[in-house]
Amino acid sequence: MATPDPLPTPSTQAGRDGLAALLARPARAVVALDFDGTLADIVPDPERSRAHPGAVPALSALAPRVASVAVITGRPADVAVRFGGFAGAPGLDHLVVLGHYGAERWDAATDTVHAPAPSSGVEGVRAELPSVLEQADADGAWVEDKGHAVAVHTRRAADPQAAFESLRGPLAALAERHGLIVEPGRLVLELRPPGMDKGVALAQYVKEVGAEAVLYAGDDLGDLAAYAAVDALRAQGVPGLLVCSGTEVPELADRADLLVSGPEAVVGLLDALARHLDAP
Ligand SMILES: O=P(O)(O)OC[C@H]1O[C@H](O[C@H]2O[C@H](CO)[C@@H](O)[C@H](O)[C@H]2O)[C@H](O)[C@@H](O)[C@@H]1O
Repeated sequence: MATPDPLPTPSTQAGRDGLAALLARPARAVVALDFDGTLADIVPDPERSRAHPGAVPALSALAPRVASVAVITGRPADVAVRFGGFAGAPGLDHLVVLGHYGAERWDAATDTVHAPAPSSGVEGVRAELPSVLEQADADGAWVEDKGHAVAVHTRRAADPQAAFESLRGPLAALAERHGLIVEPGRLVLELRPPGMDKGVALAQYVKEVGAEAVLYAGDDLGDLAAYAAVDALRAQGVPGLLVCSGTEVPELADRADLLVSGPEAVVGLLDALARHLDAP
């Protein structure tokens, strides 16, 4: 049997305080995690993304020991639930998945999704996008239609970074014409309605739960807003631990209290937390 990972030591005092608060009063702590790149390895085709095989067992072990576990993702909530294998998982009967950066919510307790009304801006972008892509120098870019948002991916282009850069301007202009914002990510530019981000979603959720400590783990630029929310909570006296999965996105990695090498290591951390809370 594999030896469980030991509990790591965060590199910052704020992170050590956050972890100590979580361990001291787990029943008052929220553990919130991003999906792609954090609970699931990055793969070339987003449709083939699945949670790391250890993710559900680790979350199932941890969830009953803390106030709440939530997944906060740019994915539609139902997609994250499906790709995560979260529905009906033992121990995850109170899991919450906040999809579309918090605009949607799935509750395991009721197995229902609450979603916003469709956005006319997304409809407009959808109609104009083919001609914008045709005019841009971005061979191999392709569109993931997420219903309440559209994402343009360049991971499978011949030169993914060059395609990404050449699309930035045209997609920003397209989004602006239709009242949307551009959410940049790992070789993806997502056009989505404004007014919600992972920081707003996390802050609201922590308040709803009445949590007194929070752990947030992410891997991408969209997670910066959640990091900022944890910083704001700390300023209000709620300790927090910022975990970064991988070093692909230095803007996030540089702000983390705890850097882990990717989804496998995130699972190791969740396992270690669950085991520690069993037998401190
Ligand atoms: O908030 P997240 O859970 O991290 O979701 C953000 C975006 O993730 C997806 O794209 C990323 O993962 C893909 C699958 O591994 C990968 O191919 C792509 O390059 C990554 O950017 C997803 O497809 C997007 O819709 C999400 O917005």
